[in-house]
Amino acid sequence: MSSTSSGPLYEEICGVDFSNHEWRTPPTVGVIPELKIRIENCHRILRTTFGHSNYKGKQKEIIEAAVAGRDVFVLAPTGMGKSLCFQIPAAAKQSGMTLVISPLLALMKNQIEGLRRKSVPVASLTSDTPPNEKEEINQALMSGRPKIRLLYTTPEKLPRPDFMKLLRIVYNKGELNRLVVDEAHCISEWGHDFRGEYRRIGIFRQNFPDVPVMALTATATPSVVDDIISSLQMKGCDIFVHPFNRPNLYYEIRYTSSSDELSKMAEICDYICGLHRKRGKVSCGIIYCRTKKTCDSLSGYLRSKGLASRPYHRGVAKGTLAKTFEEWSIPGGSESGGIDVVVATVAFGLGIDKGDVRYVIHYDIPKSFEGYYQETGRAGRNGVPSKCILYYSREDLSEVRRWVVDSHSSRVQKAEDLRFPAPSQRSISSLEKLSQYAENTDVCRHISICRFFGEDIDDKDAEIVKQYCKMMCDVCKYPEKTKRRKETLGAAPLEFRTVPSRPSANAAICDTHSTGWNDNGKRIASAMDQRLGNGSSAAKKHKITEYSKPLVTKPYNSAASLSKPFKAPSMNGRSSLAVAAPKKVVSSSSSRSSEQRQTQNGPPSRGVKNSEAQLRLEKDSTFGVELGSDSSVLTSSQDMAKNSELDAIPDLVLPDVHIEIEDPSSGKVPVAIRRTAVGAIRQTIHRVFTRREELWGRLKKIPNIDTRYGNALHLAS
Ligand SMILES: Nc1ncnc2c1ncn2[C@@H]1O[C@H](COP(=O)(O)OP(=O)(O)OP(=O)(O)O)[C@@H](O)[C@H]1O
Repeated sequence: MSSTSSGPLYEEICGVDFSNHEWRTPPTVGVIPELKIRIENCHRILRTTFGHSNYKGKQKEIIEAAVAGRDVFVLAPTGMGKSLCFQIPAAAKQSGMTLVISPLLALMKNQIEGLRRKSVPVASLTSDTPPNEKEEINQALMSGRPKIRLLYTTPEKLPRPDFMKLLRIVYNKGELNRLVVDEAHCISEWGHDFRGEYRRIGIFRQNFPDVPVMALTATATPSVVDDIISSLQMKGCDIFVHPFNRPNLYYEIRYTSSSDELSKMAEICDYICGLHRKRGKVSCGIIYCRTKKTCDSLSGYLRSKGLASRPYHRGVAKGTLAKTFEEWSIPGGSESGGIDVVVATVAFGLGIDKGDVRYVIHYDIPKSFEGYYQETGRAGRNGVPSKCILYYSREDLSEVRRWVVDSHSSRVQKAEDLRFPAPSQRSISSLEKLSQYAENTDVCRHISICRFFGEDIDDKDAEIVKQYCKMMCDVCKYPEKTKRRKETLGAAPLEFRTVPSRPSANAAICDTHSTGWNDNGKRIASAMDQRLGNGSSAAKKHKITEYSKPLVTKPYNSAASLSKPFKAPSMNGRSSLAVAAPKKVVSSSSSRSSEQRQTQNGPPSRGVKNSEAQLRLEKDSTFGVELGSDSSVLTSSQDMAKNSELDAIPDLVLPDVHIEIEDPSSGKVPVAIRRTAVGAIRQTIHRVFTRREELWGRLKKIPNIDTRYGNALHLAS
């Protein structure tokens, strides 16, 4: 997969039946004068608005395909300049709007600020947008001719009927230019599991079939590409695949066995100071840690040694984070009044774009291979050689593996509770591949990374290896030393043992690495899998070793109990935070079970409109990132409908309580947010029941009422 592929070539490469895709030939510039003008406009915008003299990578081809009205899929490495592939065509248009779906608020913010600095009319509609700005945007959309060239929003916002209605007005005036799905791998990675709205973006194509769609990502294996294309219902799709290799990055694994954190910190400090000395000036970098606590202590340590370092994680106040980001963005670091190093969780990940990052250090093992690639991708974005160091110990691997397995188990539990298909085991498989990558001292790191993403590379051919790596990894540069260093590893290698689990409905995308592309254009079992003894059959057998206990939310007893360690609301324990009542609980004296009723009446409605209480819970996600989920709404209308006793109450109209949570996955929700949530629920219940005294009395008499509602009622009294 060393060259761009598009149209039929991709079909050959993937060995997939794309018979329903209308492959079209590239536009012949000059044949259609209007198209030629549009393309020239884009070139002009590249120079004047974005200040670049030439296109980078395949930007030119991508932009030309886009302005010709194609559906376009871009699979390109971190730092290639994917954003410009949709920003330029959007900004070059004299009228009309491009809708951009982005998974992270931070990522949106970054891009929006950049575009505003360039005077491109841009806006965002998310839970962060102030009400007056929301109103302005809604008015602009209602006019059908918004002046906004790019409107950023979240996958959760897109399928909402009110938003769809506004888009239809714009569409009817011919002003809806394109849908862009940035970081499209999230469709496949998260959509199946915990951000289900990602799977509903395809609704756009059903409603606006002739509006072109563009999907972009840096991290997708071939099967994930298929999944994204079919989920977005892309047709006649031009697929641009860039090589994954980042030749200017030097990859190094530092093997450790000691738990002496102080010496690890001292080693990092020595490395940074040494780099400053060698280069004769300060160098900027990022250090990724798994926990907020480690970020704080490492950053404090570096500061105590005279380095301009700051921690960056969701535990830091928003204003301080913004200031850190601003100072970090100053080119030249502390020598120009900025800071040199950010010690961060993965909250500082996707979309962080600073050219002069000379090193990325992973203090702990990341949770996935994709995460490792994304995070190391923050280095060397201006093309200058930069270093990526991963601290690896088997003890740490055990810890992160336990975390990944636990979080997978809670997703399995969640899926079982909701009778959703079992989530894919990709996260576990991805961590396993990362550990194999780190443990391998025979294969060039660049080649291992590209193989992970499906490239078929013959590493026995020295010429080919040279194309990927010019002594830019520890394995190629210091083969013997690297092998010796690995001997310092402590405990025996961790086995990812297998236990049976129920079959996954996502089996097709479960094993991300069972396929790849070869020179003959056929999809094959990944060479990396074969090399590592994980041929497709072995990979299929791969299962997790154990399930942890399901995550259950503590019932509310008192405000004081909230200060105790608390598990975040999972779907099976969500009612302490979410009460979204059905629009109307219809009178029924039947004692049929809720399941019987559900089968006869279809699934219960999800009441999420006209929120009486709306609040947003923000926290690090499972992966520690700030998710831009506008409203991963937890509604308990299903629970309510299940409760036959409640159904016995005549004509009870309950308001919807709409609680928006930035991330529905497990983790800790800060006490203050929990208190606000409980307060909102209390007020709403109180409002309803004090108006209907007789209901209040009757509800309290129900003997078997679910304790969760009982608690809520107790709260309201
Ligand atoms: N044609 C160009 N010439 C020079 N620099 C460019 C060009 N296009 C983009 N860049 C620069 O490349 C850097 C990376 O761009 P961008 O953030 O769009 O990359 P990306 O592919 O989206 O990366 P990631 O996946 O890591 O977010 C930016 O600093 C951008 O200004």
